[in-house]
Amino acid sequence: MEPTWGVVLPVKRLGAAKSRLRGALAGVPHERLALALAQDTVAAALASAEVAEVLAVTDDPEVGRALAALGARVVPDVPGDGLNAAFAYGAGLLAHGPVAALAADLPALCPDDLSEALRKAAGPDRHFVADAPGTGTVLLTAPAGVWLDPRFGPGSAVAHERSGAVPLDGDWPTLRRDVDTAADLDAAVRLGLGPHSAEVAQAPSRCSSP
Ligand SMILES: Nc1nc2c(ncn2[C@@H]2O[C@H](COP(=O)(O)OP(=O)(O)OP(=O)(O)O)[C@@H](O)[C@H]2O)c(=O)[nH]1
Ligand SMILES: C=C(OP(=O)(O)O)C(=O)O
Repeated sequence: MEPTWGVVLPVKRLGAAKSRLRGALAGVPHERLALALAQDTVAAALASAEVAEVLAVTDDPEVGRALAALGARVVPDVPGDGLNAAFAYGAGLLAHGPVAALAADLPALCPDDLSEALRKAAGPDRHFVADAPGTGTVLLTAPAGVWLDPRFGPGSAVAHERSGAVPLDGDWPTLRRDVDTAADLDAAVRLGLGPHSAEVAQAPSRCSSP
């Protein structure tokens, strides 16, 4: 089967991104860690057998260069409009096929977890995958031609369900593990980090994404 999914993934400017994680790794520049999280997420998404294209929405030139080098298409942000506007803009550019909105802070993501979730997301409904605590969202999907209607932010799992998106159940520990805090990073280290974050955190790398 040909891969069909377009994945959209927003990344803030590195100086402003992942502020709750600032200082989590002693001696490591914050921007380096923030970039590594996005690089591992993009590399894993590109390695998924279900993914045809990864589109990064970012205004940060360093992020743009690094993610393009991995094989992502990169477009500039919608000025000042925030996370959901960035998702919506990217989704519009991918609307020729099914769209998956993916959090960009999933450094433990294994391509197989994403592939299995995307296979379960096939069909006429919008779907979402909640984060490990169950309150946030790591993945929101829409079939080709259907408005993504992203409602990311605090309490987004409930917001997505109320908007008609169907929750997907599956273990997918590496997909559900978004990293907002130092404790989240520890949990991701226990799962095994992708190569960029593993190098930055000097921790073992588990699943291999090219
Ligand atoms: N392009 C773009 N990406 C965004 C924007 N806001 C958040 N993101 C990205 O969306 C993803 C999830 O957002 P959060 O987990 O809230 O990340 P964050 O805002 O960087 O983190 P905190 O500063 O700790 O709240 C991260 O990859 C962010 O970089 C935005 O306005 N534009
Ligand atoms: C953006 C989200 O949350 P967080 O900032 O916790 O990653 C979300 O879960 O929709």
